[in-house]
Amino acid sequence: MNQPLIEVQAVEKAFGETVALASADLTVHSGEFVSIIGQSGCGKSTLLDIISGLVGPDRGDIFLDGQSVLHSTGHAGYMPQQDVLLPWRTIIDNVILPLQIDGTTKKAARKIAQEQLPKFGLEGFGDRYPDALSGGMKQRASFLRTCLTKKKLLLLDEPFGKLDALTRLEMQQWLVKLAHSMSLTILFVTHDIDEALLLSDRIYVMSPRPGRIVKELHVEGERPRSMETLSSPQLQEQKQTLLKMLFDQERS
Ligand SMILES: Nc1ncnc2c1ncn2[C@@H]1O[C@H](COP(=O)(O)OP(=O)(O)OP(=O)(O)O)[C@@H](O)[C@H]1O
Repeated sequence: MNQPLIEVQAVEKAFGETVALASADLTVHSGEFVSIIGQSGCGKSTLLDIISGLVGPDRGDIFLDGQSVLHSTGHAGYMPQQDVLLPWRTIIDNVILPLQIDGTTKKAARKIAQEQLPKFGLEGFGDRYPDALSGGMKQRASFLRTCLTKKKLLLLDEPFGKLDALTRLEMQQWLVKLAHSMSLTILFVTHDIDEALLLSDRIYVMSPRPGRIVKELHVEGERPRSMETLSSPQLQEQKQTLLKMLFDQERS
């Protein structure tokens, strides 16, 4: 395979006595959807923070298109776990923030964002405030804002973690189609094995803290996948492999 878009090499991080990451290596190629799964507290968010440049590692390096981006920010669009919509701005004015930061005028930015609202299931909601939206809609707005950063790599940290089960299923199916149609390059953190199998080309499994990548799994079949493919014998077998890895780690 050609040069990865992003390459994480032997990244380590401790917070005082707490070793969050022991040594993490991973790659994401352009157009790939790659997930990281692992138990709570194993260092998944820390890894995304380091890749985005928000947190510096103690050791290791991060390469984008073969160039080190260690200690720099702005090379990835990052959607953190918590809803970060500003309550005093309308949805349209929330999602245009990255465009405004890049110097686009408010009028031009609003026009660009307005055109994207239907694709993100937000048509007619641009002038509402975040409080008036459902949890799923807020996450779609946050995701639109992340996409409008126009970064080659998008980092999504458990974007559906706080949604109810049905909304979560809807959002997964929506993201399957959107990621495929827009050829997005996504590094996605989740606890949910089915979600990872549905969405991903590859899945990295992390060990409990201190986090290390302990397995890389190529998901069977091409994307975009339907929910039905999750019950195929191939994906069921891969699910069992992942479950066993995660539960065996918990017991050891
Ligand atoms: N800024 C910080 N200061 C001190 N400790 C931290 C800091 N950030 C993370 N940690 C610790 O590092 C470890 C890894 O945390 P991290 O949030 O990366 O895990 P996670 O896998 O994303 O967890 P979860 O799935 O619950 O979100 C945890 O023990 C956490 O308490």
